[in-house]
Amino acid sequence: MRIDIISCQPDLLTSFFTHSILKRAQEKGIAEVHLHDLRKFAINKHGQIDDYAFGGGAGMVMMIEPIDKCLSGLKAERNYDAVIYMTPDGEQLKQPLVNRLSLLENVIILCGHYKGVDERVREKFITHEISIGDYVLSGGELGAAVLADALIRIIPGVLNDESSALTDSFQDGLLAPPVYTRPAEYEGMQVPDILLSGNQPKIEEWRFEQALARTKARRPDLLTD
Ligand SMILES: C[S@@+](CC[C@H](N)C(=O)[O-])C[C@H]1O[C@@H](n2cnc3c(N)ncnc32)[C@H](O)[C@@H]1O
Repeated sequence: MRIDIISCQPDLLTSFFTHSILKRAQEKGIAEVHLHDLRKFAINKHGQIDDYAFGGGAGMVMMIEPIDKCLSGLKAERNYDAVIYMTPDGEQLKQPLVNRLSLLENVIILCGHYKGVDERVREKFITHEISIGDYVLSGGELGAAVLADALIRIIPGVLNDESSALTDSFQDGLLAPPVYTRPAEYEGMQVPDILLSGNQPKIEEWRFEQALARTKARRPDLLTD
């Protein structure tokens, strides 16, 4: 999968993609992340990419021309399956949407700033609008990082043990069961005996029961969705 992220502050994202699983995915050639500085497509030598909102009011609006130029350059090189705009009024990001998007080959993520982008950008170029939650961030970069991480980690071959992603929360509609590691006893707190028993079918049964109980207690909505 190739992900192109368009931002007016791409530096915010550089270190994020050079660590851990995301770094490994790129080294293995499974994922590519390219950051694009929107200011390189500014309408003048002052680096202007935003302007006052028609109709007045507080806050600047990101202009269509720089975004159009940047997107046109990318689209001239390859076909993109999705052009995603990170926005609080978009579809809320959940695992089923992540799973669907992770199957795509070439994806662009546009990060907004200020009051957001001129509405005509959304009408003309955007195929998916995604929110990472019901709160407002200063820019789309954190959302783009969240989305890219969620997409890349489930691509086959990225995690050392592929079954790991399948047993995470939400993949089977449940929260994940509790996990433990050594030592088996810490300050009087014991790891459940079943996990030390070596009886794999019983361990899986226990994990399922725990996952169900945890989901009922914390996220009953998942069981009715
Ligand atoms: C200050 S916000 C603009 C908020 C916009 N005026 C509104 O009220 O919906 C600036 C940018 O941050 C990003 N952003 C903020 N909150 C977000 C969220 N919950 N999910 C995804 N992106 C978000 C978007 O790219 C947005 O264009």
